[in-house]
Parts: sequence; C-alpha cells; structure tokens
Amino acid sequence: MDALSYVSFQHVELSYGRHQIYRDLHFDLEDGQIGAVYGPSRTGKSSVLLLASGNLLPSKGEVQVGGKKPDKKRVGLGPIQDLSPLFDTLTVEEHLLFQARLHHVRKAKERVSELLNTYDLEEVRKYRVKDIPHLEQFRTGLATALVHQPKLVLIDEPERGLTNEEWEIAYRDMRDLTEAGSTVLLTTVLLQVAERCDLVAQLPEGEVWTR
Ligand SMILES: Nc1ncnc2c1ncn2[C@@H]1O[C@H](COP(=O)(O)OP(=O)(O)OP(=O)(O)O)[C@@H](O)[C@H]1O
Repeated sequence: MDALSYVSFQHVELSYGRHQIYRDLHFDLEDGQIGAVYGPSRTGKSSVLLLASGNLLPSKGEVQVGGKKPDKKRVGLGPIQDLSPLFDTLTVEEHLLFQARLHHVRKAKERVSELLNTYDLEEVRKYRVKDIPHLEQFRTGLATALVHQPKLVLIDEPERGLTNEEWEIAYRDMRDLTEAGSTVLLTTVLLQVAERCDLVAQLPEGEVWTR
C-alpha cells in the first residue's frame, strides 16, 4: 500500500463458487480522488464496490479502506444497479429516511432535508424513485450514499440514463465531493467516463492506469 492510498486492493482474487471473477486485482486509490472500475457487463464491477464496502470478502488478498478493513458503517454505498428493489416502492424522501435510520443518523429528518436541498430534490421528494428523471435518480443515489457522512462514497454506473449534459452535472457533483475531502470509487461501462477519473482499474484483466 502506498503512503497516500485510501482505498487499497492488494492482489485480490474473487470467486463465486468455481467462477473466478478476478485473479489479481491490485490498485491504490488516493485520498480525495475519483477512481473508476471500468469494464463490460458481468466482469465484476459491482462486486468491487461490495468488497470496498465490507459487504463481500475477497477469496484471496486484502482490501483496506483508510488503512483498515472496510466497515459498512463508515462507507457510503449508493444503490447497486438492478439490485435496488426499494426504488420501486419508496419515495425519494422515504428512501433517504430509511437509509438514515439504517445508519442510526441523529436528527435524521434534518439531515435528509439538508440533502434534498443540496441536490435540488425537494420538488420530487414525494415521488417514487423509479418515477423521477435519471439525473434526480443519480442524485438520490448520491444522497443515499451520503446520509451518514462517510468519507468513501461508492457509486455504481453513475452515467446510466444520463444525457451528456446531465452527466456533466453528475460529474461536477462527484468532483465537489472530492474537493470537500471525500474519496469516490465508481463503476462504469463507458471509456469516456473512466477517462475523467484519476485512476482506472480495467476489468476483466485488472490493468490500472492513472491520469
Ligand atoms: N452472489 C453471487 N453469487 C454468484 N455469482 C455472482 C454473485 N454476484 C455476482 N455474481 C456473478 O459474478 C459476475 C460479476 O458480477 P458483477 O455484478 O460484480 O459484475 P458487473 O460488471 O457489475 O456486471 P453488470 O455491469 O452487469 O452490473 C457475474 O457473472 C455475476 O453473475
């Protein structure tokens, strides 16, 4: 692990049963940077977020966040695409309140109001997440990850459904976070998204490049 590293994947092997997803994933993402896990579908991108959030253990190797084992309570995990049934039933506001309660956030209502305000979600707060425009869905996902003020924010395919103009807004949202001291790790299927990030871990082979 290098001195400035905040998220460190050390020779990580991941297998689901006999299905090996990666053999040797190795990267160090610095504090205050945006990292991308980039690759086609089914190469294990979402699994990287689960590993970094402490929801999944590597088959071999080690994952560290801030020099320690990942801790679900300290990491902000946005919704993993296709694995978010809550989006179908809860309103934006209910979704954020649910997350706040899950993380035992004090003054949950105030924190949720603050996030609704920061991300311009007040007008859609009573709508179910699946019924709002994609940029608001992205921002709901970001706010979900931020409810308990984690330092590391994990976002699955932020570009999904966004126009180029909306992607620029989403990108600015994430840069604002890193400029304020957070670290962001995202997944993407798009090279043009990966190229805007400070570090890229490309799957399935696990090549790593930086800007
Ligand atoms: N809990 C699990 N048990 C068994 N196999 C799994 C499990 N989770 C994921 N997989 C398999 O691991 C592979 C990688 O999955 P993952 O969702 O991490 O990839 P991904 O790159 O994020 O895919 P997508 O872009 O389609 O979301 C897939 O083949 C998937 O079916």
